[in-house]
Amino acid sequence: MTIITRKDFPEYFTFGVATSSYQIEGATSADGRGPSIWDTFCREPGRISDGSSGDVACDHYHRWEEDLELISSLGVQAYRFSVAWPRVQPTGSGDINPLGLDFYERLVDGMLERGLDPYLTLYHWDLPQPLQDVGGWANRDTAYHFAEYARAVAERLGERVKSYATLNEPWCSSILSYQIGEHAPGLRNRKLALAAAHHLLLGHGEAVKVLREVVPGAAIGTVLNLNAITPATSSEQDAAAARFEDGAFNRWFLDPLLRGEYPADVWEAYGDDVPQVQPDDLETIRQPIDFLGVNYYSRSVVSADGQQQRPSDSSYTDMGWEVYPQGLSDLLLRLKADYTLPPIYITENGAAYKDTLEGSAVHDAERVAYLQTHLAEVASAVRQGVKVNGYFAWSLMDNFEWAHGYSKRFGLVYVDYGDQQRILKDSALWYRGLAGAKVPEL
Ligand SMILES: N#[N+]C[C@@H]1[C@@H](O)[C@H](O)[C@@H](O)[C@@H]2O[C@H]12
Repeated sequence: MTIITRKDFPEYFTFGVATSSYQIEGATSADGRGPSIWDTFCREPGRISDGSSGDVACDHYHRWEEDLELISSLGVQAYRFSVAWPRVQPTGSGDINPLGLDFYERLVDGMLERGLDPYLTLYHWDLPQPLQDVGGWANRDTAYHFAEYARAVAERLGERVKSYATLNEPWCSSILSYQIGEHAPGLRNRKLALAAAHHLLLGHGEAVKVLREVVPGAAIGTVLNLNAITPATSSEQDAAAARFEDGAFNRWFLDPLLRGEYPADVWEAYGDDVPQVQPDDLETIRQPIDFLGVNYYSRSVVSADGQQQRPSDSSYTDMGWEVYPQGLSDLLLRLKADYTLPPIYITENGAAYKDTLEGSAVHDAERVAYLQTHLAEVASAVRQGVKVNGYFAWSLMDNFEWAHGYSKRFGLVYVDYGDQQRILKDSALWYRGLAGAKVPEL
C-alpha cells in the first residue's frame, strides 16, 4: 500500500470532515423545528433496521461547541454540514423560524472562530413533512419552496459560509426514496421518482439563481453520489447493462447539470414514466456551478441479469460494499474525459466497519487502510490533471445511518450512544497526521 503524505496533494487542497443535520443533531422538537419526512419514516414499523430514529442521534444540537472543538482537534481546514430545512422553515414554506437560523449562525461563527471553513449543504434529505403531505419532491412547487428556503439561509449566514451546496445525492432523494422505497418517504413508484428527480434538479437551478443574487462571493455547487460502473464480463449483454446503469445512476444527474439534457438512451427506456419538463427547465438546471461534490464509496459490477456481482478477491465493508479504491480515480478520470467540469471536491468517502471499543481506543485498521488507499487514488487523479480541490471524510463521527439506524459506524470518532462520549478512533489519529500536516513549501 502506497504511503501518502501531505506532499501528495496541492498546497490549496482542503481536508475536511462531513456530517448531516438529521444524522447528528437530535433535538427534533427543539426551538420551533417542524417534523421532517425522516421523523415520520422512522415511526413507520420496519423502516429502520434497529427501530431507532434521529430524535437524539449524537445530540449535536446541544453539544455543537464540543463537536467543533473535536473537529478542530483533527487539524482539518473545513467542516461540511447540512442545515435542517424544518428548523429554518417548519412547514417548508411561509414563516421562517428565527431560532432555527440562530442555531446555524452560532455554528458557523463557531467554525470561523476556530479557523474552520464552513461548507454548507442546504438539503441533506430532511424535507419538511407538510411539503410531503402535498407530494414532496414529486410536486413541482417544492422546487420553488426550496429556492425560497435557500434565500432565507443565505440572507442570514451570508458569505461567512465559504461554500453552498444545494443538494446532497439527489439520486437518493428521488430514486431510493420514491421508487425503491428504502428511504423516506418510502414510496415505490418510478414515475413519481423521476418527477422527484427532475424537481430536485429544478430546485437546484432555482436555488443557484437565488444564491448568485444573495451571496455572489460564495462558491456554489451541488453534490452527487457517483459510482464507478464495471460490466461483470466482456459480453455485449453485460456491457449494455453497465452502460444503462451508468445512465440511470450517474448520467441521469450529471447530464442535466453539466450539459442541460437528459441521457437519451435512458430517457427512451423510461417510456411514459419520464418527467414533465417545461421549456426553460433544463436551462435553469444547467446554471453554471463553481464546484461539483462527488460522494464515492464503491463500484458497481453489473451483469445483464441485473445481479450485483461480488468479486471474491475483494474485501467488503460492513455495508457489504466492495472496497475498490481504483474506482475513485477511474471515476474522476472519466468525469474529466466526458464533461466540462468545475473543480471537484470529494465531499464524502469513508467506510463502515464493526468498531469495538477497547478501553478508550478503537483500533480501526480497516478504515485507516480504506482512507489511505482512496486518498492515494485522489492524489493519482490530481497528478493526471483532474482538478480536485478537497476531500471530506465521511463521517466526523458515528451517527444515524438512515435505514440502518445506529447499526453502522462510519465515524472517524466513535460515539458511545449511552453517554454521548466521543472517542477518537485510530483513523482519526491517522487522518489528523495527514490533514493537519504543515503544507510543504513548494
Ligand atoms: N450509506 N451511507 C453512508 C453515507 C450516508 O450516511 C450519507 O448521509 C449520504 O450522503 C451518503 O450515503 C452515504
